[in-house]
Amino acid sequence: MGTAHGAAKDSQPVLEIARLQHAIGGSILFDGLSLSLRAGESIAVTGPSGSGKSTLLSCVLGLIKPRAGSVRVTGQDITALRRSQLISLRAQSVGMVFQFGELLPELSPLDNVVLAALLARRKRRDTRKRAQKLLDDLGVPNAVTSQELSGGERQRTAVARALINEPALLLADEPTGALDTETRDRTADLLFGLPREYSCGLLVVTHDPGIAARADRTLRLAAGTLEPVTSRAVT
Ligand SMILES: Nc1ncnc2c1ncn2[C@@H]1O[C@H](COP(=O)(O)OP(=O)(O)OP(=O)(O)O)[C@@H](O)[C@H]1O
Repeated sequence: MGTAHGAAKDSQPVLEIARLQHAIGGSILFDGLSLSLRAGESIAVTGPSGSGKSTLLSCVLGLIKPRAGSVRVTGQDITALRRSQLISLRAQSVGMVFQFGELLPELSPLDNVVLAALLARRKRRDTRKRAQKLLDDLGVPNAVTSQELSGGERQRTAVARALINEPALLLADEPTGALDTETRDRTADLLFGLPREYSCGLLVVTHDPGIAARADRTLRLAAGTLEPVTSRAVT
């Protein structure tokens, strides 16, 4: 972790979605959707409300089993894994940042990050030290409880928590949706710098065209498939 690396095009895919099909309540959400994301690369997914962006992240996390198609995380098809294998792969290889940070408010920022390592059974002797370094690097102040932090500081703590297990794949669902403009921009700078700094792939779901434009690639989810966005109007 922490080493810069070469061009994303030379690296392995950390996420490969192939011919994904899924329907909810009789309406088709994914109709042969495919996507490939490499280590060191970022992709933003935009699309109309209700088009299935969050559901797509749930499929990648293995929380929803699609009707057909495959979802490979670091080469393993998660649709074929047993529950225990899935939990283990998720803990080892996937970090997630939510819209509102979703920290435990009574715990310190440090304990929120350390807890993620504990839950993933990745606690090592130096875990507290590494967690503190991540928080320092991300500019999170020491606080007794994380509810004392500003919105931006909470979101940066959530990023540290997502990084503590050195994930190959980082997912973010509207990570800047609850932030003011200045904090949004700072958080976005941080997020989109992570793939190169930590050699992970980053998949961000966002409604915000300014955020989407920072990704290496922007894809629009509509009518059950993902299309590349080339124009500036992304949503
Ligand atoms: N658990 C569920 N039960 C029934 N319908 C659901 C469920 N989860 C999602 N849906 C429906 O599936 C569709 C896709 O939802 P999803 O949240 O993935 O869309 P989205 O693109 O993320 O939307 P938004 O941009 O508004 O967050 C919506 O029509 C939603 O109502």
